Amino acid sequence: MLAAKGLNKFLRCSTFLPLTSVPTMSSLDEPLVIAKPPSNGVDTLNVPKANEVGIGDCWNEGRTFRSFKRGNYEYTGEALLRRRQIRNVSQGDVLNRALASLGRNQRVLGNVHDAYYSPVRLYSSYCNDKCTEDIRNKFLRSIPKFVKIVEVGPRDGLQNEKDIVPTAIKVELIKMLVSSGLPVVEATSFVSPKWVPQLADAKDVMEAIQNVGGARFPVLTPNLKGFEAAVAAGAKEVAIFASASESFSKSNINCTIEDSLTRYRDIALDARKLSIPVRGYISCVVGCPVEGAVPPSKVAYVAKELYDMGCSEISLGDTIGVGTPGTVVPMLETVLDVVPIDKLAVHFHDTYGQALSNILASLQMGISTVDSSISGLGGCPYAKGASGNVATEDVVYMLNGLGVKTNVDLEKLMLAGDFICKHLGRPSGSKTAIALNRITAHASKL
Ligand SMILES: CC(C)(COP(=O)([O-])OP(=O)([O-])OC[C@H]1O[C@@H](n2cnc3c(N)ncnc32)[C@H](O)[C@@H]1OP(=O)([O-])[O-])[C@@H](O)C(=O)NCCC(=O)NCCSC(=O)C[C@@](C)(O)CC(=O)[O-]
Repeated sequence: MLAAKGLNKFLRCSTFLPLTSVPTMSSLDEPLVIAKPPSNGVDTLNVPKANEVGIGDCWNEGRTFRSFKRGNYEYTGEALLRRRQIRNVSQGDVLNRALASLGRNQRVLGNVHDAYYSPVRLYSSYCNDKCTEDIRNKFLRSIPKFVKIVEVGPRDGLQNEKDIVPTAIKVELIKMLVSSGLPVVEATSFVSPKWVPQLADAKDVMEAIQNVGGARFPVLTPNLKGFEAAVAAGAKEVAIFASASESFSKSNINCTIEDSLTRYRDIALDARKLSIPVRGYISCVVGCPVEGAVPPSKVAYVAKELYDMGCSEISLGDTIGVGTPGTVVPMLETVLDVVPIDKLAVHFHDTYGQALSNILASLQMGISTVDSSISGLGGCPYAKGASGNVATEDVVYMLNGLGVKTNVDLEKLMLAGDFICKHLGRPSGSKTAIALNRITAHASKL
């Protein structure tokens, strides 16, 4: 019943474009043309590509086309017109700007096919502010205008790495992440080095970033011992981490949920005395590797406890990445009954490829803080089968496309991703980074 309420409110069809059912093109140089025009249509009509539907009215020159139906979907004259205008823009200013940024001779590559090579700017530059506002009002009105990204790569991203990453590499990664504009970079954990050997150098990392400005550097603290060590090392913000699943609490921090809350109350009390903000995590908010589905009421219970003890923000973690909007929305609805929306963050792992859809659903519910990890690194060592976090590059790309501000520079972010992936000797887990790097490499050969 509760689930149905949440789903009806946030996921009813009219709120979403039927993107999956709209015919798509494989690339920009394969226009989708209807061979047999519909009887009420104009001669030859380009069907709007999925990612162009609803792009806006900014190129409407006042000409009209009649609409036609294909399957269950109706294409309006407006949409058709947009399609044509978009292609013109691809061939013009936007392309030239993008090519200029790559240092290419614009005249050599002056056709629509070449627009493909500069998507960092291209695909987020079709609309002006007015246009973006129009789309937002129509379909995305509840999405916040600014989203704070909490980068968890140096902590969550690296904690699961078997080979110890040298402190200097961690510090350089943090600096690169900060220089991309990320406002919060979770730096490390003051946990038992027997439990997480990779982060045994927490004190050294904190020492090395003492003078790095421009971002906040929270650290994980599982108990008072960790909290005191963190404060001594210069931490100005800490995070505590509980679970909505009893089994996961046991395997991750070796105590029951209730015992963990008792420990965390002590930390919260001491932190308040020192004016240190405390972030609260809840793991397994939709599923647990041992217990399976986790009821939203359990998540809401832990969330309220963390809120009542003074947590400034509560991050809801789908630790093993099993959630879909179908389970995430009802969970969020239940938590929202006890914690204000501006105190909530979401933390999705991408095990089943659902992280971005879950983030979009969360944004539509008004959540404006999203955790992510550079290059999709990460996973909890005590959650079997959990793959990486959602990649920060992918989140930024989506938010750019939505016209949501983050203040993060995607190109600088990708440099940080390249840096750490090179060090780890593996490809990026970010689809955006892989695609953009391939395109840039291709363009540089032309
Ligand atoms: C909580 C404990 C310490 C309990 O571990 P325990 O073994 O029950 O602790 P203990 O109190 O019995 O102490 C055992 C030893 O650990 C030491 N110890 C005790 N505390 C500390 C400390 N803070 N720093 C350094 N050392 C510590 C303590 O001094 C002692 O040393 P010994 O006397 O044997 O030499 C342990 O289970 C632990 O460290 N767990 C951390 C596990 C972890 O970091 N998991 C990953 C983070 S959570 C996560 O990734 C999920 C999240 C947040 O991203 C969201 C999501 O996706 O769901």
